[in-house]
Amino acid sequence: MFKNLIGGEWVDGPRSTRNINPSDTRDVIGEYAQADAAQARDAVAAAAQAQRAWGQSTPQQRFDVLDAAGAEILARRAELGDLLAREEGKTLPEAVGEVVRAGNIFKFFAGEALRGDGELVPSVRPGVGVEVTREPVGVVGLITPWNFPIAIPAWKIAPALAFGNAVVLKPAELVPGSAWALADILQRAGLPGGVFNLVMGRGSEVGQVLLDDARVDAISFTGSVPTGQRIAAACVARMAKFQLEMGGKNPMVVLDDADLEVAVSAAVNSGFFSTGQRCTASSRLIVTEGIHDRFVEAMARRMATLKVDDARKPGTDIGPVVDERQLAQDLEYIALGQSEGARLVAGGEALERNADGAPGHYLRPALFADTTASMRINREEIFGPVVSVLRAKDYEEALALANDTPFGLAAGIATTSLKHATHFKRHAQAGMVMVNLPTAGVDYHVPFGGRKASSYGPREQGRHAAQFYTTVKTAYTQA
Ligand SMILES: NC(=O)C1=CN([C@@H]2O[C@H](COP(=O)(O)OP(=O)(O)OC[C@H]3O[C@@H](n4cnc5c(N)ncnc54)[C@H](O)[C@@H]3O)[C@@H](O)[C@H]2O)C=CC1
Ligand SMILES: O=Cc1ccc(S(=O)(=O)O)cc1
Repeated sequence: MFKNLIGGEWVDGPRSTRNINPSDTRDVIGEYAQADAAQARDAVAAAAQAQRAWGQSTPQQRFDVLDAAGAEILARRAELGDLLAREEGKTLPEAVGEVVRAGNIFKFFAGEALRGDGELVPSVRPGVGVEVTREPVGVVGLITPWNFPIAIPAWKIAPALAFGNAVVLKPAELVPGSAWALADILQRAGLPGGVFNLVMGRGSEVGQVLLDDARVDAISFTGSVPTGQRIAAACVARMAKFQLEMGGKNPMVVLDDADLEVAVSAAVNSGFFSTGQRCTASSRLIVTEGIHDRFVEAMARRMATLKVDDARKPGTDIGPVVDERQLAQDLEYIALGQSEGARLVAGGEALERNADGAPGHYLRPALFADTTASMRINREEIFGPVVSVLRAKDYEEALALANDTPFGLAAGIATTSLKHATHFKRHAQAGMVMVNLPTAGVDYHVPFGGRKASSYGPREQGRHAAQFYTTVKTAYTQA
């Protein structure tokens, strides 16, 4: 039994849940404790108690813990990547890449703990000095989704600890294994008991405690829009700080002058890799007249070469969908697209078994053409390997279509025109813009986040993370 970590102790739960491999649903990865509301409150109490000393710890102490955690994650990349691929279903190379990202994030924020930030500012009044400093927020509740089981917890935990906060992490129910491994690593990296707490359990029970408990000073959340909205309402009601990363309906524009090979590779990568289960995935390909038919044909040819199979098998391009509920959602949208009049060019069939006959949640990546902007498949986040092509007359119409969405996380363009690339970087209504690159596949040391319904609050990642995990103090002294 894998237990919760509360106040530095491994604690059993009143219930437990089985962690199932979506590539082979007969494979049970382990039994994981499920905390209840009382245990979640114990974790908050432990964090509140431990934060006082951790908030006063030296930058060297915080560097040492984060650096040790990062080093262990990187050293165990193969084993942790295997666990991640087994519980979430992304392919082994993708999973190892995610583990490396997590290790690098800990290393980056170890450095940030040392690079203290503050200003001495001349006052407008004679004889007065002004200091502007940053202090920890206090106890932060981290609520994370299933699609990046180690990278998303890492990019919230590492800055939280680096800036002197205590943490209560509630990972997604579907992927407790990577979160547990992270908790074990942090516990052994020398963190004082209670500074980091793991409470696995239901969002409506354990997550709700984090939203309601006045001792939790801030909430950082990644997941769906409806849950994000619930979190926002709860935090505003008691004036807690919060940050939300939610969905996307990310466009990739392909112009007549694009290098076809570059455009197809970027579209296949960002639409279908990680089984399309990335908030940065491109689900709308907006293609101008002159290249449209060649592009759709080339996409179909490339898609026919993609191997859909067990996530941990060498050579697999696309692993399974994470669970049967998500698969049902993907299939509903595929049926909806057909009923809305879109043309299914390739894929879209569910496969109940992989090449070795193991039962899993497999889906052949689906490409729709002849779609319009008002179709629900072009307005709602599907969160699976389902991509639409929209035809545009020219660059201006393509840009307007790209921005015609409630979301604003990432946007891409494939073009050899410097003029259009430059214009798109300025005018795409998205937090992240890519030129001749997939919309998914971001660096770990620069800001991550979006606009409109995609994100709320300060950016995650890079030096900008300090804005969420610290609070600014301005002190005046009369000499
Ligand atoms: N943009 C993104 O990165 C992600 C988007 N999604 C989207 O969300 C859909 C549903 O997936 P879910 O895993 O159910 O997402 P979700 O938003 O319900 O869950 C994300 C996290 O929030 C927690 N949570 C749920 N209800 C809560 C509550 N009342 N209070 C506090 N915490 C709560 C969950 O336990 C999980 O840890 C997916 O089909 C997909 O469309 C899902 C995962 C990531
Ligand atoms: O939210 C975590 C996250 C999201 C996207 C990516 S990437 O676009 O695939 O690099 C990585 C992590």
